[in-house]
Amino acid sequence: MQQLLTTEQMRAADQHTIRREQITENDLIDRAAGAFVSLFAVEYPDRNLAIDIYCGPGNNGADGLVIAGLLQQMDYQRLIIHLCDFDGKAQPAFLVKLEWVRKKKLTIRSLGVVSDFEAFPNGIIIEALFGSGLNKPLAREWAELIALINQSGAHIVSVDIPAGLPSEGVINPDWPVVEAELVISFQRPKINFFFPESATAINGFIIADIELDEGFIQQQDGVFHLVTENDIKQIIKPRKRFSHKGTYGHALVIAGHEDTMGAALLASSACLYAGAGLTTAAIPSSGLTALNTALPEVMYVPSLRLSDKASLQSYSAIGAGPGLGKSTETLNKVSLLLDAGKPLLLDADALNCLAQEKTLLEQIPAGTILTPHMKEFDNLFGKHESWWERIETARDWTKRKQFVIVLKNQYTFTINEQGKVFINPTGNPAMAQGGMGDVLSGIILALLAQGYHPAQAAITGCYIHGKSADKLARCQATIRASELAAGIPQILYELTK
Ligand SMILES: NC(=O)C1=CN([C@@H]2O[C@H](COP(=O)(O)OP(=O)(O)OC[C@H]3O[C@@H](n4cnc5c(N)ncnc54)[C@H](OP(=O)(O)O)[C@@H]3O)[C@@H](O)[C@H]2O)[C@@H](O)CC1
Ligand SMILES: Nc1ncnc2c1ncn2[C@@H]1O[C@H](COP(=O)(O)OP(=O)(O)O)[C@@H](O)[C@H]1O
Repeated sequence: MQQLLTTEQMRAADQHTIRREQITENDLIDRAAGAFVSLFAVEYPDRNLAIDIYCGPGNNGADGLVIAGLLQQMDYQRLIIHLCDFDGKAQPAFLVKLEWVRKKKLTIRSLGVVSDFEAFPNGIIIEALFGSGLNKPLAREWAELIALINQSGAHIVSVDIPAGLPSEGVINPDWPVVEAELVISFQRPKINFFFPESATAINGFIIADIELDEGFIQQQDGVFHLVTENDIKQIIKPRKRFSHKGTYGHALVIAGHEDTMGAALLASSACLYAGAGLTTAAIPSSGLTALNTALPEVMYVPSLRLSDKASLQSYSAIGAGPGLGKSTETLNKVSLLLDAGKPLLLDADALNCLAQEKTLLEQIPAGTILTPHMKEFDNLFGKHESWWERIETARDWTKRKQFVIVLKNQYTFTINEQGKVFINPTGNPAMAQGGMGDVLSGIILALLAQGYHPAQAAITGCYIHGKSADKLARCQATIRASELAAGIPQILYELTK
């Protein structure tokens, strides 16, 4: 996992690197600027591009100054530096770099009043106003400047983080923020890059390696972790040479209703594709023909037969919810499952029913996986104004009750029993279509049935789900949930070979 750092931890990593390598803060700024321009030159190779570099008073501005000098060395011809220090707070590193850049034949302007703002139309603005040192919302002149930058029509490239966006913590949508086409961020993405409220500020980001001590970074006691393919390869076990269907568990899918039978079929098919040894579906009998036609490998059990704990004993793991409908029957079934003593996944209407009977939340057994999207989450745990607060609530619950929450989103967050947050990097907008969540449930259930630890099943399931979609999105604009499910075996093959 890639440990994501808070601003304070990143500063500690800076200081550690400075001590260990016996360099100065100014050297680190040079290194950061060098890493920035290397990536910038790949993204924007045209040396005749008009580039306005807006520099604030702190180290972010200092980066901007060195970036300007380095771009000049790389033969970028049309560079103008704009110094912005409305509050008279220029920091020591900024002053050192200003002295350095003044020796070069570069156009440097001081932006005394916001109305002096200028930018080349269709050019590039490199925005180095504020980075991770932002400690309050930007007011007055800064807010006006940001509005002008955003309206300029230029391509905006932010250094480290768009000015106005906090690196971590609640993102207030009313705060002024630079709307960057691209952010070139140092060493690690900032935690808030993965929160939906950052969408206005960030169209895309890439990471510039500034060679901070990785060992030190990975040792930090952090809450947020970015999942990598390597992590998943370590978790997934290849199928054994001497194995049979009994080796890979028996999954029970409790899903579907007259008008939402497809949800049950999607979850069951994903469960098959993700490798459960046996899959049984408890669906309304009206779906039997469809089940037998579409998924002949899946067995059927009448829901009525699942009436007590003993009737659930032969299953290795149980997943309930997709398309079940909100009814007393569903609620009763969920109550029964909470007492089944089996690895359990609750999704969709199973969660909606729990939301109607909140006392049951306290009875959710340790190790259970809940897979809500934002609305289902808020129905269960209360309304939230921001994603940051939502994650805080999820962490409180998972630590207290020892269950696992998969909070679905563009970057899905899996919150484990210790309150750690694992951010899934796979997935894309082509997935924004009904039925995707049902497929995710089926994949995670299959992994649970195969004996994976709940949090690992959840993290791995999300990764496979998004990865299958990413593969399809290489040559198609939209993806059906059933196509995504059919792509799972190939993804599993690639992850285990
Ligand atoms: N390891 C790395 O990642 C490395 C990172 N590096 C770079 O350092 C950057 C962080 O630099 P930084 O700490 O100097 O903070 P920065 O963002 O320039 O702002 C500080 C200034 O802003 C002011 N200020 C704050 N909020 C304000 C507000 N709302 N309205 C008005 N003013 C406000 C604050 O003054 P204050 O208000 O606190 O008195 C202070 O003067 C980081 O993003 C990256 O670019 C590399 O150089 C090296 C390796
Ligand atoms: N733009 C996107 N980027 C990444 N993942 C997405 C995107 N849109 C949807 N998804 C994924 O699709 C799934 C949707 O789940 P859900 O809303 O429960 O769907 P449904 O109820 O239709 O089955 C989630 O796993 C989510 O992460």
